[in-house]
Amino acid sequence: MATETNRRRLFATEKMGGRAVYRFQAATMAAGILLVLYYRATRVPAAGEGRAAWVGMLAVELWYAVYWVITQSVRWCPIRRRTFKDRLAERYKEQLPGVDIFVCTADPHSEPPSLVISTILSVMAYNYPSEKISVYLSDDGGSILTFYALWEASIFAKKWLPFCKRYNIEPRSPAAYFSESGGHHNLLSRKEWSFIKELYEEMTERIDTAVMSGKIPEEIKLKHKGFDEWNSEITSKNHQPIVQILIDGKSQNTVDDDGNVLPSLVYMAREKRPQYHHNFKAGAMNALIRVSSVISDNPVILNVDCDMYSNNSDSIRDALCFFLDEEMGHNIAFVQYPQNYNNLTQNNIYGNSLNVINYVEMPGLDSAGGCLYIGTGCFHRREILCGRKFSKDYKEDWNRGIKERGQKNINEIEQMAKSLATCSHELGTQWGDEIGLKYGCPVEDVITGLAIHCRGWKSVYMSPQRAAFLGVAPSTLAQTLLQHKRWSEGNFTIFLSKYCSFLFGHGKISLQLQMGYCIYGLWAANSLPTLYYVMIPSLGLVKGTPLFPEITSTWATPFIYVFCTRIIYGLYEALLSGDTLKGCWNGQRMWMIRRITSYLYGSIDTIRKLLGLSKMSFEVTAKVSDGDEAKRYEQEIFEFGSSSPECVIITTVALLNFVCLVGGLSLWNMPWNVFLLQFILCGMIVIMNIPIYEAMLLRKDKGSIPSSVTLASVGFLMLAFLVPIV
Ligand SMILES: O=c1ccn([C@@H]2O[C@H](COP(=O)(O)OP(=O)(O)O[C@H]3O[C@H](CO)[C@@H](O)[C@H](O)[C@H]3O)[C@@H](O)[C@H]2O)c(=O)[nH]1
Ligand SMILES: [Mn+2]
Repeated sequence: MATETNRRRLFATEKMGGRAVYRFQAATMAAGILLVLYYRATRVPAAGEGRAAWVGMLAVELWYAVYWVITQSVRWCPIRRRTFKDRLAERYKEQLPGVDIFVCTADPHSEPPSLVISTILSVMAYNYPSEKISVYLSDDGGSILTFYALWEASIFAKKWLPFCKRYNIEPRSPAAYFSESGGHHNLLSRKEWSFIKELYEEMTERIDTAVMSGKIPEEIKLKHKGFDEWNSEITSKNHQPIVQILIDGKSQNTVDDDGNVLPSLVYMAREKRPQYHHNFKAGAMNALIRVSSVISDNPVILNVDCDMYSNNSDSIRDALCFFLDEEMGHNIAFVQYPQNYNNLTQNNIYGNSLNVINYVEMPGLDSAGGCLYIGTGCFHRREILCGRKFSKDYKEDWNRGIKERGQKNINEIEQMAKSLATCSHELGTQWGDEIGLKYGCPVEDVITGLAIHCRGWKSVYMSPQRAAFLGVAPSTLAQTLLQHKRWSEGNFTIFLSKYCSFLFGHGKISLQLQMGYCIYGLWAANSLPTLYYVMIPSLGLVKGTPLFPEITSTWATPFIYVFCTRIIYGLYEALLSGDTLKGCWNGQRMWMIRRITSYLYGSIDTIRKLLGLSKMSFEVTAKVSDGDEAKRYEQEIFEFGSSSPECVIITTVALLNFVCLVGGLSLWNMPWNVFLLQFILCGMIVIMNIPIYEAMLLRKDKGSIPSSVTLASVGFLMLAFLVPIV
């Protein structure tokens, strides 16, 4: 009987190995941490002999201990999921639910329309019945250039989709396919391959030219009524709602070159008026939910960022294996795929790979009751995204969806859709609160996912062998820090609000999951302790204030043990997750840099917001960079180049440690056994900062550190040395 039910299951869940090693490590680490804290608490020096600094160390170590405990929640028993698509096919044939796919873009300059449409084409070409797919692009830039690109894509799709399906190619983003397919085309005729490639390149060139000049040729504007929506008065922040159905999948005469139906394709720019707040991506998503409800209203919604193309044409079927599973499917609200990137350099210079999050933490959250919703690469059930509470007897109507248009013509539908995308539509409603994505948080995704979990639903994390989605990671230091500022600020905002997982989730989600949410909720809170740890012990070195036990004392053992185990286990996790050795090292550096800059700014801005001193913002990260910058990124050379305050903090810390190390070395009569641990810590920080010294002193390119930054940090350095350590 048991095997019979197992045979029917559409997915399997497996425990991840290596738990014995992990638990041994965790237990000894816990003991080590307790000893360290005990030592700190019982050896406080007398006033004037560094008592304040010592108590500070105690506070910081106490904080790290708490944070360490929190991060263990997701490491206890991570799981993996595997799907059985053959069983899905066998059981449902082509009787599968419809899927609405939402793509969001916000600015034609930092998110080039040619990149956006490659993503669009990739999701149109899923290995799934086309009549069941509707693709929606939300353009928060309200740009005719993006609309033009989408119109071009609607024509190219007629060639591209048959081509993808005939030769079963991967990936189905034309940009990605043609840039990587050296050997791909031996299956298909070279002529056909070159023909499609040429068509694609010509189209991209037309789009890029239009974007560069900022204008669409008049003769093109005559080809679609949609262009009439734009006039000279329209700006990205002030325009009427625009909805244009570019491909109407419900009409018999829109077919591809092989005569097959095409997926519907819809352009939407919701209304924007200066006097109404637009709530960034969450606002766009909510408008999409409503607009799609009168055009296709499919029960499943996939949402991706405009740079996240589909790299695996089976992802819809994989996701359905969870939703349609007879035993567990009824309580699964969303299926989240990892956020992977296609532009990472080999050694992950800005630590953007998210490997450990993807490989260790997300599977751990999954085991705790649900991985987070991370805004892209996620399949939702429409009904649940719209606020439905969990109940045992609720049965999803997988046949839901508008199949026929009936009497209405396309114009009437567009008018109806427009009325749902106006600024005033949400006034006095629950949208942005109980319905749809939540407003007011820079990580609208995480808070929305939390609310869904707290309404009683589960979610699953699916990481197939072949990545389901690939996107563009920030490729400069400034962009990386900007992104992490938004993330840390957003999650900290949640932590300090009534949505704090411990309060809001109490009694609704497992303690383990409550802790899991806090790993990110408290990212920002790590900033001050880290700043303290990278500065005060080093300063103590030159000022003769010992802050660690003597190396000859037995008390040195727990310190060394905790320190080394932390590094070694971290290294083991990172290597296991796919980082290179050098990548891990770079990752460590970026952890430090992010904590003393992004997270610091994130915390400050969160507090300012709480006090009503500033408003929420959402700065889009650029998906393109200029020639020289791009080259340095390829060569993994750190990009500074700006005189931002973040840069000043980074250089100040780097210089401070260098001076302290040299200063410490020159104090010959220093009692070495007393200061050795402090010395090692300072030395490690200096080694970690080598690229910073290079950028400050040796490099002459545009990405090096401007001398104004160096000067400013020398100023701060002197201030730092003036402060006495008491
Ligand atoms: O007013 C806005 C601002 C942004 N976006 C879109 O939101 C997406 C994410 O923006 P991006 O600048 O790429 O941010 P990331 O940090 O890369 O995004 C991650 O983090 C965000 C939350 O901070 C989530 O919304 C994203 O899904 C997730 O990929 C992009 O498609 C944008 O076009 C809008 O549609 N409207
Ligand atoms: Mn992005």
